[in-house]
Amino acid sequence: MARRKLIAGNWKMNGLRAAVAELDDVLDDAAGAACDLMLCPPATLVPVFASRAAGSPLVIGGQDCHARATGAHTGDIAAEMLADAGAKAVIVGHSERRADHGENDALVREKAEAAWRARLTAVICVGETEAERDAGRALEVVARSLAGSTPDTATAETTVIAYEPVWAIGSGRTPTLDEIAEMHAHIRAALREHLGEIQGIGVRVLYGGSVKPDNAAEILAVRGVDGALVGGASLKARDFLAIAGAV
Ligand SMILES: O=C[C@H](O)COP(=O)(O)O
Repeated sequence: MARRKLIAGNWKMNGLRAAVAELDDVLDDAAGAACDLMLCPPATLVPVFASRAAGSPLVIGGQDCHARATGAHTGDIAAEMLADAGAKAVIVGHSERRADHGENDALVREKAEAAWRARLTAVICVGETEAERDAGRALEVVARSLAGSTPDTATAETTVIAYEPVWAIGSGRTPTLDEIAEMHAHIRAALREHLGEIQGIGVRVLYGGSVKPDNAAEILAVRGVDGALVGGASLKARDFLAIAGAV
Protein backbone atom coordinates (compact mmCIF):
# COMPACT_ATOMS: atom_id res chain seq x y z
CA MET A 1 0.00 0.00 0.00
CA ALA A 2 1.31 3.44 -0.92
CA ARG A 3 1.42 5.78 2.03
CA ARG A 4 2.04 9.45 1.22
CA LYS A 5 5.22 10.57 2.89
CA LEU A 6 5.17 13.15 5.67
CA ILE A 7 8.00 15.49 6.59
CA ALA A 8 7.37 16.95 10.04
CA GLY A 9 9.53 19.59 11.70
CA ASN A 10 9.84 19.80 15.48
CA TRP A 11 11.26 23.16 16.52
CA LYS A 12 11.54 22.06 20.15
CA MET A 13 12.29 25.05 22.47
CA ASN A 14 13.48 27.28 19.65
CA GLY A 15 11.87 30.22 17.90
CA LEU A 16 10.78 33.75 18.66
CA ARG A 17 8.19 35.71 16.69
CA ALA A 18 10.80 36.83 14.15
CA ALA A 19 11.05 33.19 13.07
CA VAL A 20 7.81 33.66 11.20
CA ALA A 21 10.04 34.62 8.25
CA GLU A 22 11.17 30.98 8.05
CA LEU A 23 7.55 29.87 8.08
CA ASP A 24 6.74 32.22 5.23
CA ASP A 25 9.55 30.70 3.16
CA VAL A 26 8.16 27.21 3.83
CA LEU A 27 4.67 28.38 2.87
CA ASP A 28 6.00 29.72 -0.43
CA ASP A 29 6.94 26.16 -1.44
CA ALA A 30 4.39 24.10 0.50
CA ALA A 31 1.86 23.81 -2.30
CA GLY A 32 4.37 22.23 -4.67
CA ALA A 33 5.65 19.62 -2.22
CA ALA A 34 5.48 15.96 -3.22
CA CYS A 35 4.73 15.01 0.39
CA ASP A 36 2.68 16.16 3.35
CA LEU A 37 4.33 18.84 5.50
CA MET A 38 3.96 19.60 9.20
CA LEU A 39 5.69 22.12 11.45
CA CYS A 40 5.50 21.99 15.24
CA PRO A 41 6.75 25.29 16.66
CA PRO A 42 6.79 26.10 20.36
CA ALA A 43 3.32 26.69 21.79
CA THR A 44 3.80 30.46 21.81
CA LEU A 45 4.03 30.44 18.02
CA VAL A 46 1.21 27.99 17.25
CA PRO A 47 -1.51 30.66 16.85
CA VAL A 48 0.47 32.89 14.50
CA PHE A 49 1.84 29.95 12.50
CA ALA A 50 -1.60 28.36 12.20
CA SER A 51 -3.18 31.59 11.09
CA ARG A 52 -0.51 32.19 8.44
CA ALA A 53 -0.68 28.57 7.25
CA ALA A 54 -4.48 28.55 7.01
CA GLY A 55 -5.54 27.44 3.55
CA SER A 56 -2.11 25.98 2.74
CA PRO A 57 -1.26 22.27 2.84
CA LEU A 58 1.17 22.89 5.74
CA VAL A 59 -0.16 21.41 8.99
CA ILE A 60 0.78 23.18 12.21
CA GLY A 61 1.14 21.05 15.31
CA GLY A 62 2.00 21.31 18.99
CA GLN A 63 4.88 19.51 20.69
CA ASP A 64 3.00 18.11 23.69
CA CYS A 65 -0.40 18.22 25.35
CA HIS A 66 -1.84 17.35 28.74
CA ALA A 67 -4.12 14.32 29.02
CA ARG A 68 -6.97 16.38 30.51
CA ALA A 69 -9.03 19.01 28.73
CA THR A 70 -9.02 21.56 31.57
CA GLY A 71 -7.97 21.85 35.19
CA ALA A 72 -5.39 22.88 37.74
CA HIS A 73 -2.25 21.95 35.79
CA THR A 74 -0.01 24.99 35.85
CA GLY A 75 2.13 25.40 32.77
CA ASP A 76 0.42 22.64 30.80
CA ILE A 77 -1.51 22.94 27.55
CA ALA A 78 -4.63 20.95 26.69
CA ALA A 79 -5.07 19.42 23.25
CA GLU A 80 -8.26 21.47 23.02
CA MET A 81 -6.21 24.66 23.49
CA LEU A 82 -3.87 23.68 20.67
CA ALA A 83 -6.85 22.94 18.45
CA ASP A 84 -8.40 26.26 19.41
CA ALA A 85 -5.13 27.96 18.40
CA GLY A 86 -5.34 26.34 14.97
CA ALA A 87 -3.17 23.25 15.42
CA LYS A 88 -4.16 20.09 13.60
CA ALA A 89 -1.66 17.72 15.21
CA VAL A 90 0.46 17.23 18.30
CA ILE A 91 3.61 15.27 19.10
CA VAL A 92 3.27 13.04 22.16
CA GLY A 93 5.89 10.94 23.95
CA HIS A 94 8.95 12.61 22.46
CA SER A 95 12.02 11.17 24.20
CA GLU A 96 12.87 14.63 25.54
CA ARG A 97 9.46 14.72 27.29
CA ARG A 98 9.99 11.17 28.53
CA ALA A 99 13.46 12.06 29.89
CA ASP A 100 12.86 15.62 31.12
CA HIS A 101 9.36 15.13 32.51
CA GLY A 102 9.29 11.45 33.45
CA GLU A 103 6.58 10.59 30.93
CA ASN A 104 5.89 6.88 30.57
CA ASP A 105 4.05 4.82 27.95
CA ALA A 106 0.75 4.85 29.84
CA LEU A 107 0.74 8.65 30.01
CA VAL A 108 1.72 8.93 26.36
CA ARG A 109 -1.23 6.71 25.46
CA GLU A 110 -3.55 9.03 27.43
CA LYS A 111 -2.07 12.02 25.63
CA ALA A 112 -2.70 10.37 22.25
CA GLU A 113 -6.32 9.85 23.25
CA ALA A 114 -6.49 13.49 24.40
CA ALA A 115 -5.20 14.55 20.98
CA TRP A 116 -7.97 12.60 19.25
CA ARG A 117 -10.56 14.00 21.64
CA ALA A 118 -9.57 17.45 20.31
CA ARG A 119 -9.52 16.13 16.72
CA LEU A 120 -5.74 16.43 16.46
CA THR A 121 -3.50 13.88 14.78
CA ALA A 122 -1.27 12.27 17.40
CA VAL A 123 2.40 11.84 16.44
CA ILE A 124 3.50 9.16 18.90
CA CYS A 125 7.27 8.86 19.44
CA VAL A 126 9.16 5.73 20.43
CA GLY A 127 12.84 4.83 20.38
CA GLU A 128 15.62 3.01 22.17
CA THR A 129 18.59 4.41 24.08
CA GLU A 130 22.14 3.68 23.01
CA ALA A 131 22.62 1.27 25.92
CA GLU A 132 19.51 -0.64 24.86
CA ARG A 133 20.75 -0.89 21.28
CA ASP A 134 24.23 -1.95 22.39
CA ALA A 135 22.62 -4.64 24.52
CA GLY A 136 20.76 -5.97 21.47
CA ARG A 137 17.42 -4.95 22.94
CA ALA A 138 16.34 -2.21 20.51
CA LEU A 139 13.60 -4.21 18.75
CA GLU A 140 12.13 -5.50 22.00
CA VAL A 141 12.24 -2.09 23.74
CA VAL A 142 10.61 -0.26 20.84
CA ALA A 143 7.90 -2.91 20.42
CA ARG A 144 7.04 -2.69 24.10
CA SER A 145 6.96 1.11 24.11
CA LEU A 146 4.90 1.16 20.92
CA ALA A 147 2.33 -1.24 22.39
CA GLY A 148 2.16 0.74 25.64
CA SER A 149 1.96 4.17 24.00
CA THR A 150 -0.40 3.47 21.10
CA PRO A 151 -4.11 3.03 21.82
CA ASP A 152 -5.61 -0.04 20.11
CA THR A 153 -8.09 2.22 18.31
CA ALA A 154 -5.40 4.18 16.44
CA THR A 155 -6.12 4.69 12.76
CA ALA A 156 -4.23 5.93 9.72
CA GLU A 157 -6.21 9.18 9.90
CA THR A 158 -5.64 9.89 13.60
CA THR A 159 -2.15 8.62 14.23
CA VAL A 160 1.45 8.80 13.03
CA ILE A 161 4.31 6.88 14.65
CA ALA A 162 7.79 8.38 14.84
CA TYR A 163 10.70 6.02 15.45
CA GLU A 164 13.47 8.07 17.00
CA PRO A 165 16.53 6.32 18.40
CA VAL A 166 17.37 8.50 21.40
CA TRP A 167 21.09 8.37 20.67
CA ALA A 168 20.58 9.69 17.14
CA ILE A 169 18.71 12.83 18.21
CA GLY A 170 20.80 15.95 17.75
CA SER A 171 23.98 13.86 17.66
CA GLY A 172 24.76 13.77 13.96
CA ARG A 173 24.74 9.97 14.21
CA THR A 174 22.16 7.72 12.60
CA PRO A 175 21.54 3.99 12.53
CA THR A 176 22.63 2.19 9.37
CA LEU A 177 20.06 2.03 6.61
CA ASP A 178 19.68 -1.70 7.31
CA GLU A 179 19.01 -0.99 10.98
CA ILE A 180 16.38 1.60 10.05
CA ALA A 181 14.74 -0.85 7.65
CA GLU A 182 14.78 -3.61 10.26
CA MET A 183 13.16 -1.40 12.90
CA HIS A 184 10.50 -0.07 10.54
CA ALA A 185 9.58 -3.59 9.46
CA HIS A 186 9.37 -4.57 13.12
CA ILE A 187 7.12 -1.60 13.92
CA ARG A 188 4.92 -2.33 10.90
CA ALA A 189 4.46 -5.94 12.01
CA ALA A 190 3.54 -4.79 15.51
CA LEU A 191 1.04 -2.23 14.18
CA ARG A 192 -0.64 -4.89 12.01
CA GLU A 193 -0.92 -7.15 15.00
CA HIS A 194 -2.28 -4.46 17.36
CA LEU A 195 -4.46 -2.43 15.02
CA GLY A 196 -5.54 -5.03 12.47
CA GLU A 197 -4.55 -5.23 8.82
CA ILE A 198 -6.20 -2.10 7.43
CA GLN A 199 -5.15 0.43 10.06
CA GLY A 200 -1.91 -1.40 10.79
CA ILE A 201 -0.87 -0.99 7.18
CA GLY A 202 -2.19 2.56 6.84
CA VAL A 203 -0.54 4.28 9.82
CA ARG A 204 2.58 6.15 8.73
CA VAL A 205 5.89 5.43 10.46
CA LEU A 206 8.46 8.24 10.35
CA TYR A 207 12.16 8.06 11.11
CA GLY A 208 13.66 10.79 13.31
CA GLY A 209 17.19 11.50 14.51
CA SER A 210 19.79 13.66 12.74
CA VAL A 211 17.93 13.81 9.43
CA LYS A 212 19.65 16.50 7.34
CA PRO A 213 19.50 17.60 3.70
CA ASP A 214 22.56 15.47 2.91
CA ASN A 215 21.23 12.17 4.30
CA ALA A 216 17.49 12.65 3.74
CA ALA A 217 17.30 11.01 0.32
CA GLU A 218 18.91 7.75 1.42
CA ILE A 219 16.90 7.55 4.65
CA LEU A 220 13.60 8.38 2.95
CA ALA A 221 14.30 5.70 0.35
CA VAL A 222 14.55 2.97 2.99
CA ARG A 223 11.74 0.47 2.70
CA GLY A 224 9.04 1.18 5.28
CA VAL A 225 10.11 4.76 6.03
CA ASP A 226 7.07 6.97 5.47
CA GLY A 227 8.76 10.27 6.17
CA ALA A 228 10.83 12.03 8.78
CA LEU A 229 10.50 13.86 12.07
CA VAL A 230 13.17 16.54 11.82
CA GLY A 231 14.52 18.59 14.70
CA GLY A 232 17.48 20.92 14.15
CA ALA A 233 17.29 20.93 10.36
CA SER A 234 13.66 22.05 10.43
CA LEU A 235 14.57 25.44 11.93
CA LYS A 236 15.77 26.80 8.58
CA ALA A 237 13.24 26.80 5.78
CA ARG A 238 15.94 26.05 3.22
CA ASP A 239 17.02 22.85 5.00
CA PHE A 240 13.46 21.75 5.80
CA LEU A 241 12.43 22.24 2.17
CA ALA A 242 15.55 20.42 0.96
CA ILE A 243 14.55 17.42 3.08
CA ALA A 244 11.00 17.58 1.73
CA GLY A 245 12.48 17.86 -1.76
CA ALA A 246 14.36 14.60 -1.20
CA VAL A 247 11.06 12.68 -1.12
O1 LIG B 1 11.77 15.55 16.95
C1 LIG B 1 12.82 15.52 16.31
C2 LIG B 1 13.91 14.68 16.70
O2 LIG B 1 14.11 14.66 18.06
C3 LIG B 1 15.13 14.75 15.86
O3 LIG B 1 15.93 15.85 16.20
P1 LIG B 1 17.23 16.14 15.30
O4 LIG B 1 16.77 16.14 13.88
O5 LIG B 1 17.71 17.50 15.76
O6 LIG B 1 18.19 15.04 15.57
